[in-house]
This record gives sequence, structure tokens and C-alpha cells, in this order.
Amino acid sequence: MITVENLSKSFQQNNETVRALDGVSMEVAPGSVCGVVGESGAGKSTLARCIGLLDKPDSGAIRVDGTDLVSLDGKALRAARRQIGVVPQGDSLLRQRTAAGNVALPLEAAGIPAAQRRQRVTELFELVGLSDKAGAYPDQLSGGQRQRVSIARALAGKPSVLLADEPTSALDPSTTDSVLTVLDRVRSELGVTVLVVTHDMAVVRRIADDVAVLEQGRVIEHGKVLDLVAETSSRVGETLLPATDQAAPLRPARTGHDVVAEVVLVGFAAVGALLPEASSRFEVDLSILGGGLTRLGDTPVAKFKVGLTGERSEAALNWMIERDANVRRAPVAVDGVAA
Ligand SMILES: Nc1ncnc2c1ncn2[C@@H]1O[C@H](COP(=O)(O)OP(=O)(O)OP(=O)(O)O)[C@@H](O)[C@H]1O
Repeated sequence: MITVENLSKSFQQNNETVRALDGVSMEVAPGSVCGVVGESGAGKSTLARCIGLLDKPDSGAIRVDGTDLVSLDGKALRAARRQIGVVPQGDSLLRQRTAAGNVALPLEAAGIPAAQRRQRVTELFELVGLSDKAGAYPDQLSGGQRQRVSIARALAGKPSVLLADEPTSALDPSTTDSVLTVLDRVRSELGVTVLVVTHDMAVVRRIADDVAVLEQGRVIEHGKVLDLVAETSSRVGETLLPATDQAAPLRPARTGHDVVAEVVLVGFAAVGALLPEASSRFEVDLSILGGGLTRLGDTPVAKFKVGLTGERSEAALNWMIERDANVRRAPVAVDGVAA
């Protein structure tokens, strides 16, 4: 479990103070993947560097499994650093060493005997799906393969937390997918808590359980991805779910329906059954006017604009709300004119 409490960090830039982190608080549950997203300069890398103990915050606490890392120094700090594997931004492998040589480096530094080292390196290459590339040099590998070697190296010391800073930037979509598959396995097979800093919401869509959105050093949204997408005001939801045709807002009068609403459905059961069941149970005619289906991780999620016609249209919507559908009704008509 990573807990960040009220973390602040400023830098001096051209005689001005830049608040890279301004009271950041967030939690990452054990064995989950959390995406930290935001525009360039929002403070993502600074947050990752503070959690990775590469930078010291000005104030605040960072707890990993209950221990506050900010207050540590000397031997205790070195021990805490071993709990956190860092995949640095960009290409960081040593060119003159083979892929296996790079992964073995932290094990050599820790004085692990050769036989144990070989076994650990073999396991790590299996985990990242590159057993046949262990003897290759970084220049003989693709960008995605180098990134997977970098992940293996960060995991060499069996950390409980893995930090990856922009692990997929500059990779094409299919290579990105192979790197994300590896990060997903790190969480599911090793139970490691993964924090991924990224500007790419596709990373969040594919592997994140939780997300924190940073803006100018502050957290403006944080929580479970599947909870946030159900909230109508969520930027995460707006980015990850299909658009329901903003050009034609919710106007019952225009569409000829009794009620028009936006509905977000999460999970196989809701996506597959809720709309047809509401329609037949309440004898209303229900048409899909916009939106569509997507997938967040393994979970299907739908956002539809629906038009309902029939006396019990409101009751049908209420019934869906009781079954955890997130429903936003069309604005109420003013002076007889639909809003
Ligand atoms: N070592 C440093 N010295 C001075 N200013 C810094 C330093 N590191 C970061 N900053 C400043 O702090 C702010 C946050 O930077 P940070 O790199 O954390 O953002 P980011 O969200 O990771 O951006 P990017 O996506 O471009 O990497 C920026 O204004 C940046 O210029």
C-alpha cells in the first residue's frame, strides 16, 4: 500500500518558485495498478521521483506499507529503496552489457551469488516474455523489448512497489500493448503494487485499477477508474467513454421521446441486460440515440444516450438507477420549451 499525504515540492526556476507538487494526497491499494496522468508540467514525474526516493519532498509523508519514507536516512533509507523498483523515463540500459547483464546488475551490486543470480535473471526474462533475448545487446532489441528488460531490471530485487515513468512514450500501439501486458502480469502474478506515470489515457484504459489526475501540482480527480467513469462530472469518464453526441444535447422535445437520458452501465450483466429488461418490465419503448460500448481493462462499460417513450419511462429509469446504472436525465423543460 502506498499512501501519499499532503506532499509538496517546489523548484526555483529563473528566480521564480515553481510548485511542482502542491499538497498531493492519494492512496494506491496493495497489488493494484494506479495511473498518474496529467498534462506536461503537471507534476507527475516529480511525484514519481519523490515516491521512488530519488527526490526529497519539501513536506508531507509517503508511506509504503505503513513506513514513512520521507523521515528515513542512512541504512533505513537504503533498505526502503530496495522495496521500490524504478523503471526510469527513457532508455536507461547499458549499451555494452547484454540484456541479461543489465538485469543482473542490481543483483551483482547486492552481492547475490552467481548461481542465484542466474536463476533470478532467468525467471525475470520469463516474466517479461523475452527468454530468447537474454543474450542480446540493447541495440539489437526494439524499443518495447528494451522497456521490458528495464522492467525486469527494476524487479530484480523483488520490490513490493514498481514505479514506471512514461513506460510507453515513443512506442507504437502494438509495442505499447506488450509493455502493458508485462505490467499487468507484474501486478497479477507477483502482487506488486504498480504506479504508472503517463500522459496516455490508453494506458489507464488498458491496465489501471485506479487513476490520479494531476493539474498544476494538485490532484483534481482520484479514485477507482470504474467508479470515476460512472460520475457525470468526471474528466476521466469523459476521456475514456464513448461520446454520446454532444452536438445534439439531451432534448426530449427534439427527439419525440417522453424522456431522454444518458446512462452509464458497468460490467457484463448491466451492459448486456439492463436496458432490454427495463424496457420490457415497464412496457416502454427504448431507443439508443448515441454513445456506445468500450472496455476498461477486462470490464465492458457502455455509455448511451437513450430515448424512452411510454407512461412508465421515469419508473424505468429509476429502476435502472436502483441497479447501479448511472443516469443523467435531460434538463427539465422551461416555460413549455424543452431545455
Ligand atoms: N529539477 C527541476 N528543477 C527545476 N524545475 C523542475 C525540476 N523538475 C521539475 N521541475 C518543474 O516542476 C514542474 C513539474 O514538472 P514534472 O516534470 O514533475 O511534470 P510532468 O507532469 O512529469 O511533466 P512531463 O509530462 O512533461 O514530464 C514543471 O514546471 C517543471 O518545469
